[in-house]
Amino acid sequence: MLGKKRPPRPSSGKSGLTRKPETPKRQADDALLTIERLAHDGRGIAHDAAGKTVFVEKALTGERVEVAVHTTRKRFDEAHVKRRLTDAETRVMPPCPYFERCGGCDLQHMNVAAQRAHKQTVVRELLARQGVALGDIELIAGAPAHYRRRARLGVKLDAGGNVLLGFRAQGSHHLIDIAQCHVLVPELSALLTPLKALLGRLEAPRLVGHLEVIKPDGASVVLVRQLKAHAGDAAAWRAFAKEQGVRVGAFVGREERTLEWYVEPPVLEDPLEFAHSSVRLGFAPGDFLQVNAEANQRMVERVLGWLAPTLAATPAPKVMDLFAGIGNFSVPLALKGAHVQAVEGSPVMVARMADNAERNGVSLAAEQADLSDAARVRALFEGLDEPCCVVLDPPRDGAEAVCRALGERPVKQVAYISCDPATLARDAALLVNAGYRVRYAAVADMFVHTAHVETLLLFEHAG
Ligand SMILES: C[S@@+](CC[C@H](N)C(=O)[O-])C[C@H]1O[C@@H](n2cnc3c(N)ncnc32)[C@H](O)[C@@H]1O
Repeated sequence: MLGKKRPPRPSSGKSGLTRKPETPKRQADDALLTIERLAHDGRGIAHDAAGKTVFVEKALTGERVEVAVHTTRKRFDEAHVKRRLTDAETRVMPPCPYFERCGGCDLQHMNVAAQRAHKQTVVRELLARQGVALGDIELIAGAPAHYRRRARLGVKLDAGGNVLLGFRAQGSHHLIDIAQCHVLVPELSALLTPLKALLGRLEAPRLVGHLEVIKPDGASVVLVRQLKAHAGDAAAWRAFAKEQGVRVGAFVGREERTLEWYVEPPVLEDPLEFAHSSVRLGFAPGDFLQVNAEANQRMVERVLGWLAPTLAATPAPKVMDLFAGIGNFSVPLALKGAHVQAVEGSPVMVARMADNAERNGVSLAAEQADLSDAARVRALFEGLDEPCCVVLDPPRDGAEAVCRALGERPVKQVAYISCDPATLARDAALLVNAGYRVRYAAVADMFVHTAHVETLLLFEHAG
């Protein structure tokens, strides 16, 4: 979008600078700047003639750029590039034609190796700021494109009544209509055009809030957010399912979100293949599912590898899997012979995990608990047998209550899988200050072409 004005973009919260209330947008303040380094969200960082920090969208380290400031804050400005005078060596032509407008990806202008190096740097810097030094950071990578097996697609009708289907623009509610996607798995990307054609034929397209597309092991699945039942459109979806060989279901109603399958319900399964075993995890719409199957497989293998010496011990060790979801780590750990105690906040997923243990012929103890509740977490750790490993894979908020409890009641090893390096850094400092050290570190490139960073750390307790 060179040379065009952009809407203001919200602060990512990852820049290290606190977000302040926005001052009114000022007139474009064009300037020539040199990008000094990348911020954690992938934007270029430069300083203007007065020394003020400027975050520049889609500009890379070393590039000389003419920018237009679109948002002014007290401590920094936010700008976009009007003209690039030089290109960084890491710059590539974005592989997706929608990249400049679509908010689904933010790093396609960098080569994939540079994206991965950037993510390793983000993790190293954020942990260093909390006093946690990392040695080598391994890279766990899957395919550099067409990896995403689940996505929510916005649906909108424009002023002319044309259907738009796609992702929102960066920092805006504006929907970008797409006919293909570089990160969706091919089966889901290929559905975009037929889906849009079908939406255009519906009698009441405004009753569709959004679509969710999922590619499990078998046929692709389309879930329609149907704000009100509509018999004619349900028939159209049934015909679509038949034509395309996909399964279609709908969450019907504004308040009551009951799922109705328009065709035979699919068997939703996530397969994991290991050297001497394979695992099939059942899941349902609404359950947590790692979006990148290949990177997830490698991530689970890596955690099992890190814990292998402990898992090989006799008698079999006890392993707690916290934030366990549908059993992505718990079931493979149980297959390795560990006594697994799995804890998850969602009762539905706890039940699914118990089913998954049964379907894979292993036993584990699955229980529901809120792991942000310090008293509940402390109670979980009371009476824990030694030696014990803990696997924890929290949401973006991190696992502060768990890490405080692990400080008071140390265990031999903690494998921490994180989707937010900032909360990971906070929690890592809690563990290190309580006598743990980082034995291994890895970055899994789960979300190629986006600034999201998935990190794996193995902590060991000195005592
Ligand atoms: C990043 S997912 C990881 C799930 C699983 N380990 C996996 O690899 O698929 C985080 C999980 O934590 C659960 N969760 C979120 N907040 C929680 C809380 N306060 N207490 C317990 N579980 C929580 C979510 O339901 C979700 O299943």
